Order: sequence, then C-alpha cells, then structure tokens
Amino acid sequence: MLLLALAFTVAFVLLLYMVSPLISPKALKLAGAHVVVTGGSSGIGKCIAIECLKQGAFITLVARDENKLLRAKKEIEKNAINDKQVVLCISVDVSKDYGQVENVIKQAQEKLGPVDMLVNCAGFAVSGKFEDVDIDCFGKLMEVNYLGSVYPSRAVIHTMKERRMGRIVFVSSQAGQVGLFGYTAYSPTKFAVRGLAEALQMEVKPYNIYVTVAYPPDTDTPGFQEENKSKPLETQLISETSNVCQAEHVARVIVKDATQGNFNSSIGSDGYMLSSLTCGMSPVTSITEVLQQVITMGLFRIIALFYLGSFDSIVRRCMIQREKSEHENKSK
Ligand SMILES: NC(=O)C1=CN([C@@H]2O[C@H](COP(=O)(O)OP(=O)(O)OC[C@H]3O[C@@H](n4cnc5c(N)ncnc54)[C@H](OP(=O)(O)O)[C@@H]3O)[C@@H](O)[C@H]2O)C=CC1
Ligand SMILES: CCCCCCCCCCCCCCCC(=O)[C@@H](N)CO
Repeated sequence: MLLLALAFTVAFVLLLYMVSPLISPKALKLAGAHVVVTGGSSGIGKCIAIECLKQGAFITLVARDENKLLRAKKEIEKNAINDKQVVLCISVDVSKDYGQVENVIKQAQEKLGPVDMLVNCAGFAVSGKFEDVDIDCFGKLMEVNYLGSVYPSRAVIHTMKERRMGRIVFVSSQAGQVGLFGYTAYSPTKFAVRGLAEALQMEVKPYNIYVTVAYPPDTDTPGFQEENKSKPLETQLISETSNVCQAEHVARVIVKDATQGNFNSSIGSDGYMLSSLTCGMSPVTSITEVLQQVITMGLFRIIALFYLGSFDSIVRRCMIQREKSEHENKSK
C-alpha cells in the first residue's frame, strides 16, 4: 500500500515536471520597457515605479493630483540608471470615464511606445462597521478599486494582444483573500479584482500575456495612515496578527513576481499561507507552487482555524467591553 502511494507520488511529480514548460512563462526584461503605474504618485505604486526604473524601464505615472504627481516624478527620477529613461506623469481619475482613461493610455503610448506592463495600483481603503460606513462609500470603493482596474486594463489589452506580449498587475490585498471585521466595504472590491484577473488570464494566455494578482498585508503608506484614522478597534487588533510591511519591500516582491509572470504574488509567511489556502482554481505558473499547495493546504486549513478562533474572540471581547462602557455611561 505504502509502495503504491509512493509510486503514485513519484508519477505525479514526474508528470508535473513534464508539463512544466507549458506553464512557465518567460521572464520580462524591464530594461527599455514601458511600465504604466496607476496610483504611482504615492505609497506602494510609487515604490513599484522606483523599482521598475532601477531595472531600466520607462515609466508613466497615473493619478489625480498633479502636484503630488510632479513631486513623485522628481523623487522617482533620482533612481534612473541611464539618462535616456523618462518618467511621464498624466493626471486622470481612473474610475470615472473609460474614454478619458483610454485617451491617457493613448498619450502614454505615443510618447513612450506600447505598454509592456500595466500595474493597477490606484485604490483606497475605508474600514468601519457595516452599519457605520457611509452608504455611498460602498459604490465609491467599487468604482475606484474595481472599475479603476478594469478601465486601464481594457485600454492596454488590444495592443498587448497584437504584440503577443505584456504583463498586467492587479494590486488586491490580504483583505481580498479573507473577509475580516471592518472591511465589509473594502474586501469585496479586492475579491472582485481577483475574479477579473482569473477570467482575464484565461483569455489572454494564448497571446503570451501574463496577469499577476498581488495580495499585500498592511503596508506603511500615506493611504494606510489615512485608513488608520477611523479603524475600529477590532480591525486594529485583528490586523496586528501580521506585521506592517515597508512599501519598498512589497514593491520589490510584486515587480519580481510580475516580471516572472507569476499569477500569485504574496508577501511574508501569512501571505504565503493565505495564498496557498485560497488558491482555488487560480492558474498555476510554477511546479514548485503546485507541489507546495497540494502538500500544505490541509495543514494551513487547521492553522487558519486557530486564527479564526482568535479573531472571533477579539470581536466578542470588544463587544462585551463596548456594552460595558455604554452601560457605565448610561448609569452616570
Ligand atoms: N497600504 C496598505 O496597507 C495596503 C494597500 N493595498 C492596496 O494598494 C494600493 C495602493 O495603496 P497605498 O499605496 O497604501 O495608497 P496611497 O494612498 O498611498 O496611494 C494611492 C495612489 O492611488 C492614487 N489614486 C487614488 N484614487 C485614484 C483615482 N480615483 N484615480 C487615479 N488615481 C487614484 C493616488 O493619487 P491621487 O489621490 O492623487 O489620485 C495615489 O497615487 C491600493 O489599491 C490599496 O488598496 C493593499 C494592501 C495593503
Ligand atoms: C493560515 C492562515 C493565516 C491567516 C493570517 C491572516 C492574517 C490576517 C491579517 C490581515 C490584515 C488585513 C490586511 C489588509 C490590508 C489592506 O488592504 C489595507 N491596509 C489597505 O490600506
């Protein structure tokens, strides 16, 4: 029996190695490539732009605030490795009007050539209890985080298919892999991005276009500082499970996974466990990845139950605490 199991495993591993050339994309070299980064004027997006410039790319930054764009451009340009490299800035709201976004991509392609890699990083987070979050926020978040990823991707896809090459990166979040207290408005927008990425990847793979979804943990950025101003205690305590990452590190991992053509990009050990646990029917881009998923999934599910238990107990404790202090206030 044991021998049979062993034989099966060996056969399985051999089979995987045989099909490996089919699933391993060729790495994209960033030297001379044109990379468009939405949300490139701040935080993770800015660091992604810097990382790409360091590898010799030409960059287009897309965001709304022109002053912030110009300031970021100056900072990013310092990392150029040759004097031919250009950092172009274009101001647009990626979530409002598809025509506008299409125009921006056209302008960028006229100046710097066809887009080799698009990084959809524009986005924001709002946390709060379901009944406390402003009702308009649900739509606004979906517009910016989801439609704001659809529009730029739609605007580059035709040329990428014609050229039979390209990379599209979506910046989701760990909150796009698990729904947590306080993220009823934000999480669904990041889950949506994954659905888009999976469906799109199946369409464009024969055209040699590779899609990457990144799931960063809490990362120290201006956006994160903003989010923290109104974060419920429960969300804070749950989030403390994971360390806060530096944007430079997150950016390096994302750029590496995107150039290699990996579908999944995760950061840190929690990120690794979450990605393995939630891989579902997502495309596979390396043999090691499949093997790791197959071997670790059951174990990670058990570990996840402990995390869930501790999150539930945080939520319960906070509720009791709140009711207690409300009671005390009333009786004062
Ligand atoms: N920081 C974190 O903890 C994590 C962040 N993420 C995700 O990473 C992405 C970047 O986050 P982070 O770096 O923290 O955010 P920042 O707030 O620091 O940067 C956001 C960038 O997006 C731009 N932007 C926002 N809305 C729009 C819009 N409607 N149209 C065009 N550009 C827009 C901003 O410029 P402007 O305002 O001028 O338009 C800015 O350049 C987001 O999608 C976020 O959800 C994921 C996991 C963790
Ligand atoms: C085996 C299973 C392991 C499970 C570990 C779970 C750890 C959960 C911590 C999640 C923190 C939430 C990140 C949201 C980041 C974000 O998108 C916002 N900060 C954006 O501003």
